[in-house]
Amino acid sequence: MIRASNLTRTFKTKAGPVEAVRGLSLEVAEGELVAFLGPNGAGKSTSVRMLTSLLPPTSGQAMIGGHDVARNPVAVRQLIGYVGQGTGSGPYHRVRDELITQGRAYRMSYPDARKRADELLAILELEPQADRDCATLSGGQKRRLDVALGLMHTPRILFLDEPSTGLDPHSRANLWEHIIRLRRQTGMTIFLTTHYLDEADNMAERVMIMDHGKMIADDMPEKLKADLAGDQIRLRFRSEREAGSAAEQARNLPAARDIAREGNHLTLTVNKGESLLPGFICELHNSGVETQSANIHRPTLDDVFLSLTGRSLRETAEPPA
Ligand SMILES: Nc1ncnc2c1ncn2[C@@H]1O[C@H](COP(=O)(O)OP(=O)(O)OP(=O)(O)O)[C@@H](O)[C@H]1O
Repeated sequence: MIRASNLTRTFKTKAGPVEAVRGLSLEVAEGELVAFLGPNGAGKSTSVRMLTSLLPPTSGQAMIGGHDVARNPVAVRQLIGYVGQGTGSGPYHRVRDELITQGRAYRMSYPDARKRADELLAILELEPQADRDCATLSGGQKRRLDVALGLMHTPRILFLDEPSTGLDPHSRANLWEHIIRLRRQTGMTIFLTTHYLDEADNMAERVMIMDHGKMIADDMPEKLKADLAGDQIRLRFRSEREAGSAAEQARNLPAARDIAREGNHLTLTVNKGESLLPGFICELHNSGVETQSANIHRPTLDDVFLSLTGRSLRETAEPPA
């Protein structure tokens, strides 16, 4: 449904060229929900703007639903909905009128636009606000209206550039409920950028991580966490000697890595920590080493980014409060 091969984009600036995207290749199948993650300035928005025909690439090719984005932007725009960071409704229009105007811009007849507007007002639970001026909507309602605007022409692919940035946790969760429901009802392909790691982790089936204009990871969140970060097990023993002996035994565990002892503590990284831990504690017990406490730290996508780049995505990418 979405395919990019070797896309690049260089901006000319007074300070010299900025290589915003450097050889991006990706594929998204029909119906997938993909989250695009990365720190500020990684090149996410530039990539999305190229995929949606809003920005010509310096080189490379993007195809949407079989259409070349550069050669056939009109066909591409019929297939996609785009909700950008700065998109939005006119402040003095009423909510339903705004949707109808959008539909008319897509050459829908007035009755069709009106019907579709009412449909979307129901799906996104904006019926009570239908006759209100857009300027009076709350942040969450406004974002839902942005999504409705992007959906007026019934696109098969929805691009969302940071849909939930700036919303409070309740509105974020609510927006997500709507997006997930929409997807269930329509089977739409959704490609979104987000700063929120937990959001990407919980909602997306696939996560793509960008850094310095390049894709550095592309997989299911669970797989990325297992392969690149792993579960961190922390154990405490009665003495340093016991911790040392446990460290020796940990070296025999399959796929145990980053084994580190500090005082009477031992830390190690493994895959599937919860199934490995009871047996390991039992093994230690049988060799006379008693474990006093044990806990497992499940990896996050931030741990994945950290293992790939040595930097924390959380620190570099949190949106301004
Ligand atoms: N029009 C432009 N002119 C010059 N440089 C630009 C332009 N647009 C983007 N850039 C630069 O390209 C790089 C990538 O920017 P982009 O907005 O794609 O990143 P991003 O990952 O979307 O960041 P954010 O999460 O902050 O939105 C940055 O260094 C940015 O300053």
